[in-house]
Amino acid sequence: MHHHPMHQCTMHYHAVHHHTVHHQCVHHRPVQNRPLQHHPLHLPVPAPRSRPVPAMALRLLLARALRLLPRGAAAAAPHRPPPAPAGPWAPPRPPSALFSSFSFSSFFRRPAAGLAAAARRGRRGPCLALALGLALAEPRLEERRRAEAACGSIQMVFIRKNKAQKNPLSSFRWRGFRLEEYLIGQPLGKGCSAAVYEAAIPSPPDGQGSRRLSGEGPALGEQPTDKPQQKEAFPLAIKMMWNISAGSSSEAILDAMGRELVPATRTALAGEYGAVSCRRKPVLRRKKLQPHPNIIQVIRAFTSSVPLLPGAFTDYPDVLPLSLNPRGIGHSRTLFLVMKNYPCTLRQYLRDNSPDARLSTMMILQLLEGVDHLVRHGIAHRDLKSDNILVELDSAGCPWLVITDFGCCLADDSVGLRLPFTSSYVDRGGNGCLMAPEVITASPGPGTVINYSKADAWAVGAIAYEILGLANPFYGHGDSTLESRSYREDQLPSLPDRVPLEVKQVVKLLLQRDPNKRLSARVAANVLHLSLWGESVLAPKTLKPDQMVAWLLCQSAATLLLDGLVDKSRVETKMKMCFFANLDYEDLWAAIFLLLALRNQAG
Ligand SMILES: Nc1ncnc2c1ncn2[C@@H]1O[C@H](COP(=O)(O)OP(=O)(O)OP(=O)(O)O)[C@@H](O)[C@H]1O
Repeated sequence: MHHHPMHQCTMHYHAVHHHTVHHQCVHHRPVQNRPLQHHPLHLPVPAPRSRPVPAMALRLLLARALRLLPRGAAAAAPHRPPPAPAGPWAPPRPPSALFSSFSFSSFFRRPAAGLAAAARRGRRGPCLALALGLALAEPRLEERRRAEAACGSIQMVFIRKNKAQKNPLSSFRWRGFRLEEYLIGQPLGKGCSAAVYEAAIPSPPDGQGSRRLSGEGPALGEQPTDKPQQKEAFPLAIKMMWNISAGSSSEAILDAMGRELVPATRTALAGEYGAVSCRRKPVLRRKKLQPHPNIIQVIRAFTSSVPLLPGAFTDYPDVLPLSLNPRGIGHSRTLFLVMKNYPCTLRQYLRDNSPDARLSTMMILQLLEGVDHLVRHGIAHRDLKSDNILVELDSAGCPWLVITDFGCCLADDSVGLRLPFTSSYVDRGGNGCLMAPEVITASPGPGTVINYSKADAWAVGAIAYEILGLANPFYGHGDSTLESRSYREDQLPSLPDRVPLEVKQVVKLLLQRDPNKRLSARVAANVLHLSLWGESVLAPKTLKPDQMVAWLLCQSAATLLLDGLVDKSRVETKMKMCFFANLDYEDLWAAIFLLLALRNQAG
């Protein structure tokens, strides 16, 4: 298994994931296929309860973590003014060079060993200064262990709180598995492989203001209802795939379009596909994706014969079946996916809105959290672009981003994120403009393997330009347009001054050509988390693990309270919950270091 330099595997992580997540592949964590062992530093994992009340979870968290702290540490929770970049952390070299030369983690564990490794690569001078700096800050062993255990305990509480999003069909348990049950309204959009429509399940059966499907669209010339009412009337979106190459049997359609089902919930497939996938498990090989706030949930999936829907003759006449269009080349049956109906895509949102620096950072962070979740499950989306990201506003007006359209994804149990690129017929994914350099420049051959573990993170770096109010540097035809195949990093356009420094740096590091120098989605997300709400942990000149734990305790307790008692649908709270669910001592320490290094470098 590929080993990530920034991620030292800890047995704790192993324990947590095996107890709670049950997924097959945790990328960058070399823990697969090992029996679950108990780590001496970790607390016994309690049997999961069905619905832990927030207060209980909070008490559990506090009791556990406080037991791990020495007296007085909690009181020392740092609350100081923003830091002047601290001396001992000063990076002697640009961060991109830092990435190539050594592993942060090895420095944190054993500075001398990290130094030796770097020296072997002929970079002794600058690294010596760094190592000396870090040696000053290196925590005592037992303090570090306490912090590791506390991080593990906090992580455990938050992993258990990771639940499926509430979906508009949650009260329709056994319904929605047949197209005939839906009312279909106006088109919401279309892409290269499907058309998407607003939809509803009428209740009572003969709903008003929308029409029963049965092949006929709304009357031509009907006035569209105004937007909010329409959304209420049609809480669902139904995606009708265009089937021009798969056969018409459910199994053939599933084989050809199965990737679309990667983000499907378990109940989504309880209809016809439940039967198909049980019978043909080895063929399906679909990775199971745990729910995540920034990943779409497909809540129903079924095949049906292709109906004539509004706009079909103007928007996609050629892909209609013969029965509807004598010149159509489509098959008579196809795949339908039901999702929540989102108000707009990211591209549409950015056309009408200019989010400020903090909102933009939150938006980039959400994409990174979504991508990190995919990477951990061994899945690459491979078609990230602003049309494939849906947006709704949370109760505080913050855009909530959800990655959708998994039609081009790589989600194969047998290869994971390393795709053998043996011939030019192997599908490398969609959207050539936003294909990471290592993907677009790969040349097919017997030994070629494309590693997708940082490809989506690269695309997030490119989309970040759009979020920060600029044109995507990889789109367009003019002289200023860059090609991912050939650009140099110094050609990347500068970001506006209003963009926080660390966000600029993170974007730059996500767009490194060399994946070894590029930030992973996880590290980039951690840096943005710290940049958004970690000022107090960054403040002390020499940060100690106990102080870090004290800060984590305050933040995690506040997050639980906000989630349980105040408002469940705040993006900020969701993001903090992601942060705590992925909490790892080494990773966090590395992110703190990196952030201070980035600030110091610029300062
Ligand atoms: N759940 C949804 N809610 C609202 N609109 C949606 C939803 N899903 C998709 N859309 C709209 O439909 C468009 C096409 O959807 P989607 O990207 O899934 O189709 P596609 O054919 O797979 O696209 P691509 O060309 O990227 O392969 C989106 O860009 C968006 O405008």
